[in-house]
Amino acid sequence: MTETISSVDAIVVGEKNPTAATWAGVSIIVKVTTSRGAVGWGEAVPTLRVGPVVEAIKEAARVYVGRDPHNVEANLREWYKHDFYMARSFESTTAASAIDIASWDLIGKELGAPLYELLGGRSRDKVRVYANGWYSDAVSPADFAEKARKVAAMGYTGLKFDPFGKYFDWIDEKGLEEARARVKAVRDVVGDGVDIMIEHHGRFNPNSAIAIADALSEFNPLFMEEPVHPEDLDGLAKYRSRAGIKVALGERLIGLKDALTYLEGGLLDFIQPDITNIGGVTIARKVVALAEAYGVEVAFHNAFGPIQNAVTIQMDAAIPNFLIQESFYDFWPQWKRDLVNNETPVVNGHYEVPSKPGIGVSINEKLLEELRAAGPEYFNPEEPVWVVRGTWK
Ligand SMILES: O=C(O)[C@H](O)[C@@H](O)[C@H](O)[C@H](O)CO
Ligand SMILES: [Mg+2]
Repeated sequence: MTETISSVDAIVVGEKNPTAATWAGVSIIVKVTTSRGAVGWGEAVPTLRVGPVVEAIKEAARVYVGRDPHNVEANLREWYKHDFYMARSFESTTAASAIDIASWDLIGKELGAPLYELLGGRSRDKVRVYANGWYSDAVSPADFAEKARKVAAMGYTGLKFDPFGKYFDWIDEKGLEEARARVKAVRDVVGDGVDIMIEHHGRFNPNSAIAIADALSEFNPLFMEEPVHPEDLDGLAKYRSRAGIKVALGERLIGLKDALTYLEGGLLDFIQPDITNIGGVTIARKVVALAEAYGVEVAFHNAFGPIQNAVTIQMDAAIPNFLIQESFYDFWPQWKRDLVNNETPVVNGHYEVPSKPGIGVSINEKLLEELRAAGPEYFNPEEPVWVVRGTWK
């Protein structure tokens, strides 16, 4: 009797009174159960529209339930066929991504193999990480420096941060000077042996992004992330021709063709796909191969919860064109680490690669139930959801 998917449950978990921005205070965990009672775990994007994403997962479940979870390619194609808008819909793609991740978890567990063994084996035993989320409430250069000093002392050899306060679309001389002072303060305190990465959150017009590159290039960032609005391909091409500094982007890609557009256009130096919205493991591995063909390294986006984090580490372990891995792990709310029994700690700036079957971690289901959240996600009209808390000043 063929094993089939018998249920798909989207479980919204988070803090009852969130202290962090939505994307930090909420996770959408997906539990896939099969006709044999086996369970796989996935995760969807919680940034905003948590309700519509949960509804999209229910819609996708109407295709996936009853199908064999091993057939990840065919199952994704079947959803693509039925959904009509998948290639243009973030909700539809993150829903499929979450179920796909859970399907790979199931396959790995059934074979007794960690996912990296299904993806080419170990290319590395440890995964170098960079810290994000470490600079909550930092405003002055001294704030950034003090927090950066502590992160470097924890053993991190890379720090990413957004030094632009509440500037959006354009930045003036005052804003450039504020950003420059914050970046200088971080560079001065961590020294040249630690990589710094500048997050723009895709919010500037090309002229402002180019002015930022001119102001910050002396601090030798490893990359400038999402310097211009994500839909502004012409603006990005202009930035590439004028800024002379490495670009990383990819967290908002929702499919293989999306990635190809940027790769064949030479629009980036490093690609940052997110397994929870690129199309799960099934599509992420194709994006990695495409990037390899273009000589582009991979630095997976990883800003949400512990299931995303675990499956991302499994891919990091195997891929040949690995650059560095984003991690919020030490700066998460504690419950996110507790959900996976703190099985993927950052040790001296690296993740050890778990060798448990599937995504490599076990889930604290009792805590999952205790954390179930209901209703619309936390929304702060004063500070956009994608900002590290308390820095939109
Ligand atoms: O590079 C990153 O980790 C992201 O840009 C985060 O900083 C965003 O806030 C989050 O992904 C919003 O969904
Ligand atoms: Mg980013």
